[in-house]
Amino acid sequence: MRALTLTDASVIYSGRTKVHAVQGVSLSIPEGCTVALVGESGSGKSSTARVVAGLQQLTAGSIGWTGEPDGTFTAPVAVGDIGDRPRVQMVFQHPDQSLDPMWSVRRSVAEPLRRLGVKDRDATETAVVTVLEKVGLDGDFLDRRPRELSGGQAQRVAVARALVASPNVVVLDEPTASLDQTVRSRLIATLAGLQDEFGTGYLMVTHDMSSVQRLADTVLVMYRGRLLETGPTEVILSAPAHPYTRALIDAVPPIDPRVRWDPAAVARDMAGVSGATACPVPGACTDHGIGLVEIAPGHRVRCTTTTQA
Ligand SMILES: Nc1ncnc2c1ncn2[C@@H]1O[C@H](COP(=O)(O)OP(=O)(O)OP(=O)(O)O)[C@@H](O)[C@H]1O
Repeated sequence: MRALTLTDASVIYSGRTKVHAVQGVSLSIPEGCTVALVGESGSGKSSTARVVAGLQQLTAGSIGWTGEPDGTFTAPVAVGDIGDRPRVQMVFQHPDQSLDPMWSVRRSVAEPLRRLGVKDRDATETAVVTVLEKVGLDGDFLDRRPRELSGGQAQRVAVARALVASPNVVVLDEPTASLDQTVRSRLIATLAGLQDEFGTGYLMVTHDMSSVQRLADTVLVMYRGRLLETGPTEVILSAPAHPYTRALIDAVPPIDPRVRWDPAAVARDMAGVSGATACPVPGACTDHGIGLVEIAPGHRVRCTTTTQA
């Protein structure tokens, strides 16, 4: 199966102060699978996601495709020859980051096809209408501007725009963060349905553990630019090895999605309440000498001593 693979990726932002936002991260997003990237604010999730989407250059490491296409990949719509190279699209946290306020839904959704050189207007219109239907929006929406859409509708348009050119991987950067619970739940169901139908791979950055539970096959926990723990979703959610991951999962995120959820604060609070430190090996996570260790098939954790906690 073809997978988008990031190997030993690092991103350093060099402004007035250097920020090593991503350090030695390796991950793989197979077609048809969802990889969730979780961790506190500033841990490097968005920087990693932007690298995968081709919006951020790597300082070190590499990105590429491994494996052979297994032939199960189906394009959502037929739009003529747009080539056979793997493609990545991105859905941002706020739909207004994906959609131009002046553009109609039709124009926004068609834009990736135009960029790929599709000139056939009828084929483009059919593709746009078809993909909008797939995300649950009918033809009435074609001429609307973003201000005439609800948050949930606008995010559906952003998903349609991401899918119209049959990408192999879609990067979802906190796609439900701006939505209320019911709309959030419906969008996750739509994303799951689209993945089943088309075999698209998702890299999802999220603070929302219910979205992780419903959509993700694999969870990667990031801490200070590094992967701290990775594994199958059911293992990470039910039997996390690292106390930081446990704090991340046990904490109940705020009902109000506008409130930022800070699992590091949760970990600090837990430490205060229980009298134990959140991590039994303080400093280990920033120690370059300690890498991820496989403690069970597919389950890796940065410092094995933490499994005894
Ligand atoms: N363009 C930039 N220039 C300089 N520093 C940046 C830039 N983008 C991000 N950073 C810094 O890099 C680090 C990682 O940021 P990043 O946005 O990747 O984390 P994150 O886990 O996605 O956080 P959040 O959940 O708040 O979006 C942070 O310290 C952030 O301040």
